[in-house]
Amino acid sequence: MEIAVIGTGYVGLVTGVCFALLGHRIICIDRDVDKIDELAAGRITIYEPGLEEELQRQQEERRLFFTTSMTAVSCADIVILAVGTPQKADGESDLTDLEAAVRSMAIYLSGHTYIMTKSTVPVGTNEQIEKWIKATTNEAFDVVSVPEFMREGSALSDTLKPERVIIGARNAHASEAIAALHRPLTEQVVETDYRTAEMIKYASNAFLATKISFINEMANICDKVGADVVTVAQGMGMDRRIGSSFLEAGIGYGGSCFPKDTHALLQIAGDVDYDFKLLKAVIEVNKDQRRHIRKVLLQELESLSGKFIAVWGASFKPNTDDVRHSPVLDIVRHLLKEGASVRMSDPAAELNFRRSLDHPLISWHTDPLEAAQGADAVCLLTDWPQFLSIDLHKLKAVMTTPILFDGRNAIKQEQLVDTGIRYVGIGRPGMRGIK
Ligand SMILES: NC(=O)C1=CN([C@@H]2O[C@H](COP(=O)(O)OP(=O)(O)OC[C@H]3O[C@@H](n4cnc5c(N)ncnc54)[C@H](O)[C@@H]3O)[C@@H](O)[C@H]2O)C=CC1
Ligand SMILES: O=C(O)[C@H]1O[C@H](OP(=O)(O)OP(=O)(O)OC[C@H]2O[C@@H](n3ccc(=O)[nH]c3=O)[C@H](O)[C@@H]2O)[C@H](O)[C@@H](O)[C@@H]1O
Repeated sequence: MEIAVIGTGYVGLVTGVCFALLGHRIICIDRDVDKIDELAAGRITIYEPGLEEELQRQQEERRLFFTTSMTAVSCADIVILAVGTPQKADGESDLTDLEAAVRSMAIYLSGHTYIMTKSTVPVGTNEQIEKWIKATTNEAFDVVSVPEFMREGSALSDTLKPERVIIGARNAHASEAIAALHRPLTEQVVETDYRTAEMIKYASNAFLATKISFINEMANICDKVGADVVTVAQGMGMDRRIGSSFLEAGIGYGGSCFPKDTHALLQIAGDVDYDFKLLKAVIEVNKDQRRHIRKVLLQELESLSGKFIAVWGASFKPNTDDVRHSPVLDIVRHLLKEGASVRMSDPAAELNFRRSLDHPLISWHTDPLEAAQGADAVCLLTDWPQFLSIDLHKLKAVMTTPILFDGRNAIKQEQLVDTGIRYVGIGRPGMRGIK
């Protein structure tokens, strides 16, 4: 099949590579000329393990092409919409890019085409997409909602082995055609209508965010009652009805989707006069969790003014250079506001972080131990494997005050033994004050 993908962010790029791997001919379209030039030369502009190698292989096989021209749509059997749907100031989804992409591609539709929406969109948007297309062309088409569930950092394997594919369509014919396209990837296909498909995406992200805020609140209580949240989560997770994933307490969720999608779902509920109390609390808890570290550091150091704080990690999670809504951005802003100097290290996200936050009191260091040199505290905020294997004896030796705040509960008890490091995790009071 001939497939055009509009938008070459995480979703567009990974989807394009995935369908090329299945033997289809893919043309990826983006309005960003520099990005398309890089991609056409076989270089990806994001950090995503394994993606660049696979992209180059598919280019060599002449199954994957890049262009800025929407005319490519005219040869496509399927057009995939994968442009961004960011958050507006009021929390609502901004559909400006989506509308522009739909209207500009519709001009070139030729013969029957399936329009597959992968962007995360509010309830009712796929119906709106139909209207935008009809206003532009008389060519036959079917819109199909196929929300994406991949995670950054494991995007390719998630897309090649999805746990389920959701297909929201207006008719059985369109639904079956898109189900057949996905069958080589999985048999777990749910066929439904547009609105249900749109809701499944928001419900999934909101539920995962709820699990995280729940365990973060449990962690805060564990700190006060002397229980260990890591073992609490382990014990809870053994019950298959609960499941062990997304129960890691920490500095709160970030990324390009959970913060935006929880706000968008609140807005969707608000639009139908529904007060989604639980989701409001999830968002509030997440905000508070980012402030937790400031409290801890103030308890340990009394004042942050003039102190040197090393921050390990900038991306919102490991294996990505994405800093969109990274909790680290907020935390570093708090530290600077308190008058601290921040010594940062991240294996991949320095450039993106600096684009969002640059400050004379922030310095960057390739070596995390160099960042810790002379520090009054080290804050481990993104659990990159590189940080977890650092010898904590060496860490203690370079610090002024050996305080380690572990915002990801990633350090193991054995690593701390005899190091003289004062350890503060999240909901792990038993690991405090090891000498
Ligand atoms: N990033 C992720 O892990 C996931 C994202 N999603 C959803 O998928 C959608 C895309 O997300 P990302 O890939 O992160 O987006 P992104 O923001 O990284 O990339 C979007 C791309 O679309 C291009 N674009 C925007 N308007 C365009 C237009 N009119 N014509 C041509 N190109 C245009 C931009 O230049 C950009 O390269 C969003 O709705 C997001 O919520 C869903 C699941 C996972
Ligand atoms: O809609 C999306 O864009 C995607 O959002 C998330 O994927 P992603 O944002 O890549 O990252 P996650 O691995 O889900 O982590 C999100 C945030 O939650 C945090 N997290 C995750 C798990 C956990 O137990 N605790 C926790 O704090 C992470 O550190 C990170 O900041 C979902 O997991 C994907 O299924 C979805 O497709």
